[in-house]
Amino acid sequence: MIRFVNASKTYDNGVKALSNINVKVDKGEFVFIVGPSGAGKSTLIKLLLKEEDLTSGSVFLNEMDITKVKSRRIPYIRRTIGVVFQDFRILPNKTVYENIAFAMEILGAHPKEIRRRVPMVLSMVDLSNKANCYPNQLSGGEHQRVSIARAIVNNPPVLIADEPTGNLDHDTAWGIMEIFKEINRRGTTVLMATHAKEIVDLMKKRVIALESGRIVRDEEKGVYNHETSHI
Ligand SMILES: Nc1ncnc2c1ncn2[C@@H]1O[C@H](COP(=O)(O)OP(=O)(O)OP(=O)(O)O)[C@@H](O)[C@H]1O
Repeated sequence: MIRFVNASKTYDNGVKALSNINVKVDKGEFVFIVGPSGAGKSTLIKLLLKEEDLTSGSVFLNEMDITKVKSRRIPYIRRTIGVVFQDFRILPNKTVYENIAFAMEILGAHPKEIRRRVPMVLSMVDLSNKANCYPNQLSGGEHQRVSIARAIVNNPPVLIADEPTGNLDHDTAWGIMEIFKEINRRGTTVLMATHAKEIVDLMKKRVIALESGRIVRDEEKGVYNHETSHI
């Protein structure tokens, strides 16, 4: 499903963010990406989304080398991967319903399909009663549930999250994790970069640990850290 082959990324200012990454994630897996600040987690995600280009190596998505994808085919990648960010990135002037519908509209979905699908995902993230609210009327956890609903509304086979519980309190963060678990149980591959030690330790999922742009650990049913005690 996802494969990094000898993937390296050096930014224009000379920072070597990733060095020779080799990793494979199969369909249906749930993978945490951990590591200290600056280790390269967000860079890894940006390469997958084609927000940044590799310096050398390849990244495959469904056997397609995305480093070779022409810009007009980037929407294919955006259709394959749903993304959830720590800062939500929800449109403030649209309601909850409209935010999610918009994610379908930009991919050209039929209005009838939008009317069918949006209430379905709203119910999945338990936000049916907030459909007509504007973002400034929502709590942090509700914001994050809107961004999850938006990420999954086009039914992508892969869901990527960069620090999705970073701004949330303990109980709200666990509520969000339950939603990710359920989405994964339904067959979606989940890749999540996080600093949430307690969540990683209790979830017992695959853990890929990065340090200084290299993979230093890749374990099934892993924990947050062996490498260092200060993070
Ligand atoms: N656009 C950029 N230009 C130059 N250097 C960058 C850029 N983005 C990230 N970096 C550098 O690349 C390295 C990896 O950054 P990255 O954001 O991938 O780390 P991270 O593991 O996601 O960190 P955090 O946990 O703090 O989010 C860091 O040294 C960072 O300063």
